[in-house]
Amino acid sequence: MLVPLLDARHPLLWIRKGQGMAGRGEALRLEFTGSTRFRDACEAWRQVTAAATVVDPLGTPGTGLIAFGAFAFSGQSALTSVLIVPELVIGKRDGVFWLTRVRVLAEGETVGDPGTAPSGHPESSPTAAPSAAPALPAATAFGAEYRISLLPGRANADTYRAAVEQAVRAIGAGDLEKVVLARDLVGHLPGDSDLRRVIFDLALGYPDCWTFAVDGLIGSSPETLVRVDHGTVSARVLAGTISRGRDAEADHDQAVALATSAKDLDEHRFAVASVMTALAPHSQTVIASEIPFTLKLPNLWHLASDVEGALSDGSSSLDLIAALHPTAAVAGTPTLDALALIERLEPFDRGRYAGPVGWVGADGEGEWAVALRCAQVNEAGDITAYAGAGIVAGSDPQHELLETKMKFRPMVEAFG
Ligand SMILES: C=C(O[C@H]1C=CC=C(C(=O)O)[C@@H]1O)C(=O)O
Repeated sequence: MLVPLLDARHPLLWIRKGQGMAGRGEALRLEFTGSTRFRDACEAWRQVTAAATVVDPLGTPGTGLIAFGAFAFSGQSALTSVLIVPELVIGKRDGVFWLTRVRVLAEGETVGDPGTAPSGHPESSPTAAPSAAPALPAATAFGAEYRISLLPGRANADTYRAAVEQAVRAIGAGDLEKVVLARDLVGHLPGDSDLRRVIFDLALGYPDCWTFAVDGLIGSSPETLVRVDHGTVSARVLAGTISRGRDAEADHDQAVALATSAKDLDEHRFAVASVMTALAPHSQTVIASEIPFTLKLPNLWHLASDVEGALSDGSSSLDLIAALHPTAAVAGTPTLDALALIERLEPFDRGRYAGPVGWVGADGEGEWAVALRCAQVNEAGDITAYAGAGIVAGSDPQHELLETKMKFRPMVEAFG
């Protein structure tokens, strides 16, 4: 388990089904703002990797030089987008553990002998060579338990329902076809709280989701925005939601109701189309299953489609998140109209909620999720959690409010 190895206050993590990477320390921190944040990040990462010396004997996803990243949803956000290269990465994939140590060389310093890996821990030593084999950091006991209530923030139940009503009216008037509207919950974490408790609950409770922690953004997302691995590109598109049933039969009925709901299938179709359109210039072979499948999570069912293709233009995963964001699963259709309506109807800054979160390697490969089912925790301990729902013609405000409640469950329970 990687979680006990994390820093209790500044965790860096990317895992699914117990596999992934934990980071310790910050060798390099790059921050970006505004509408050029993706382009600037691509360029900065190209410069970093061009200057780096990487020793990566394993050559599997996540080994060698990597940066964890989290990007703001909007170019107008007050929150920065970040790429963080940890000083130490502890990784686990397919039964193999590895350690990567990163060192930024001082002016005039040269790369020395890469050293040897401790037995049982193959090592990849990027950027600069370590002078000695890196040691595994000690797993430490979690700090005291806490229970934090998350309460309505800027958008309470009434304002959220009113916003949905206005969105349905705009859709009815033909202004747009779909918009995703979110609301926020807020809380406060005492100064010495160990964030690993929340992350541990999420990783255990939602093993099929990407559990992440990057610069205070913590969550468990079921939606893969993009994965680039050995020349292939893939994504998992989600849109369309229904609650779980009380027993096996009711649960099955819920899945069937979702799979045959015209409203949810519409909502889903927009999301798949936006991903296919964004990927088409980068992959001539990109395909999605014709009919979405139902994805079962502990708190709800989603309509899901897997998309896959061969990369035809050598794009990096950072290039692709720039092309894909924001998909219609978090913004709407047409994108610009949906963004304008979100700006008008949501009374808060989304920060990094619904933005890309994940990691990129020195070769540009990487895995990125859409930051859903998450909360941002700042240095002062303020917590803001977010959840949204896709609004199309015929959406019912009370129903959408309840849907956001289901989507808040992972965060409400992990903090509570
Ligand atoms: C916007 C969110 O979910 C998206 C992803 C899956 C299903 C969705 C839906 O059914 O509305 C949303 O498009 C969220 O969790 O905050």
